[in-house]
Amino acid sequence: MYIAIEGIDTAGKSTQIAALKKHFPQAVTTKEPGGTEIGKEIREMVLSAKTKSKRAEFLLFLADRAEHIKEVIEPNLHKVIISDRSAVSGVAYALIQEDIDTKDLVYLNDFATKKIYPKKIFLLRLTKEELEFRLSQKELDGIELRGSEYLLQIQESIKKASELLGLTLIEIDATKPINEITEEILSNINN
Ligand SMILES: Nc1ncnc2c1ncn2[C@@H]1O[C@H](COP(=O)(O)OP(=O)(O)O)[C@@H](O)[C@H]1O
Ligand SMILES: Cc1cn([C@H]2C[C@H](O)[C@@H](COP(=O)(O)OP(=O)(O)O)O2)c(=O)[nH]c1=O
Repeated sequence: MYIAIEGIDTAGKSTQIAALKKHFPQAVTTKEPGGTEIGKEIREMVLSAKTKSKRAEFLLFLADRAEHIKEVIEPNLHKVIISDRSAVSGVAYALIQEDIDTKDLVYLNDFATKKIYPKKIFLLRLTKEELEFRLSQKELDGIELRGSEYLLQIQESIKKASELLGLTLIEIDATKPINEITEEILSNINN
C-alpha cells in the first residue's frame, strides 16, 4: 500500500515516518523531493530557490516525481510504502504560486506519476502558533523563508489539491503529542 504523509514544513512528517517505520520495519520509506539519486540533485536546485520562473520550479518537482514513481514507488507497490510528500504537495504548492490552469496541474501530475497516487494520504495540520514556534527553531530553506502566512495558505491548498486529484485526505491535528498522532495514523492504515 502506497501511503503519503502530507503537511507544510515542520508539520511533523519526518517524525511520524520514523515512528511508523518501527511498526512497519519492512516498509519502504521515501520522500519528495529527493527520493532518488537524480531527485537529490533536483532537491538542491529547488531548495536554493534560484529559479526565477515558478513554472520551471514546478517542472523540476515533476521531474523529481516522475523519477520517484519509476525508481521507488512502482517497483514496490506490493509493499507498504510511506512517502514524505507526494503529488498532493506538488499540486498544493503550485496552486498558490503559479497561474497554471488547474486542469493542467492535474494533467501534468497524471503524466509524471502515470496516475500512480497514494492510497492513503494523511495531512498533519498545524496551527499558526505552533507553525511559527517550529519555524523559529530551525534554519529556514528558500521556500520556508516565504513565511508562515504563505505556509498556512499551502496547508489549505493541500486540501484543494487532494480534491483536484480525486484523492481522500485524512486530516490529523499535528499539535498533538507525537505518539498520539502515530496511533491515529496506524488505526487509519489498519482500517
Ligand atoms: N507532535 C509533535 N509535537 C511537538 N513537536 C513536534 C511534533 N512532531 C514533530 N515535532 C518537532 O517539530 C519539528 C519538525 O518536525 P519534522 O518531523 O522535521 O517536520 P517535517 O518533516 O514535516 O518538516 C522537529 O523539531 C520535531 O521534533
Ligand atoms: C514535493 C514538493 C515540495 N515542495 C516544497 C515543500 C517544501 O517547502 C520543499 C521541500 O523541502 P522538504 O525539506 O521536503 O520540506 P519539509 O520541510 O516539509 O521537510 O519543497 C513544492 O513546492 N512542490 C512539490 O512538489
